[in-house]
Amino acid sequence: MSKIFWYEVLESTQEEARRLAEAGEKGVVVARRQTAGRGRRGRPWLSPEGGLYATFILPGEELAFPPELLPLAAGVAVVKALKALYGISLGLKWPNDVLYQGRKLCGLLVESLFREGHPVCFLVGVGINLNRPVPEAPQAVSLGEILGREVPLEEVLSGLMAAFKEVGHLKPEEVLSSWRAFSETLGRRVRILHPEGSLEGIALEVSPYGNLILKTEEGLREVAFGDCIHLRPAG
Ligand SMILES: O=C(O)CCCC[C@@H]1SC[C@@H]2NC(=O)N[C@@H]21
Repeated sequence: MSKIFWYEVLESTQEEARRLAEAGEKGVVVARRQTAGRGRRGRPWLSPEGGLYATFILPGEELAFPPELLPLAAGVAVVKALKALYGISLGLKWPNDVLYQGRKLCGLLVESLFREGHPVCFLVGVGINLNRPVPEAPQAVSLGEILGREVPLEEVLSGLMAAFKEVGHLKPEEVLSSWRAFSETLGRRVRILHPEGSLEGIALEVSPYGNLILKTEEGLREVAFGDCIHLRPAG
């Protein structure tokens, strides 16, 4: 049974998870709200009460696949957990935004803890809109809105814990095939925004390391990170 570290309020569950991981702990850190929640690429993640804010501390040796696949595997875990709990079908936008009918339900942030220059432990932050409407982000949706009722935080958390445990045992090819099965990115025309600019093309595949392979006007390109924007469907 995995340990749960509960907090009423934290600046960010990522920071507390890092502190606990450095002290040799593993498990999941949960806060009812965060005062300085962080999203990908340093963006703020608004975290008032009514959402799920959790960070899973995952030691590298407990993963059956290379850490490069963890961002994809984390998305797979969330989709599987919410399907098992509520029967809802969700999709994934590369690398791991969880979508319901094209709207964002959950964001994931994967960070590493290094020891002697090697990543030894991974901190997987999960932010889910549960019972709070998200008027500040029209492209977002809450679980409560999808199900038409209040959703208990504890119920979603225990589903996530079971799914993260199960997904940790997947072989690399199983992570990739599960991700492909839920992907709403493959086959689409996309724009990838990254610090040096943007790249547009058709998303053809994910590489064995989780990079997105694009067919652009200049030929095939492989991208390791960036924000993915879905444009119109391919073809
Ligand atoms: O930009 C994204 O889509 C990722 C958002 C990740 C938010 C979660 S909430 C729990 C954990 N603590 C944080 O400060 N961020 C992550």
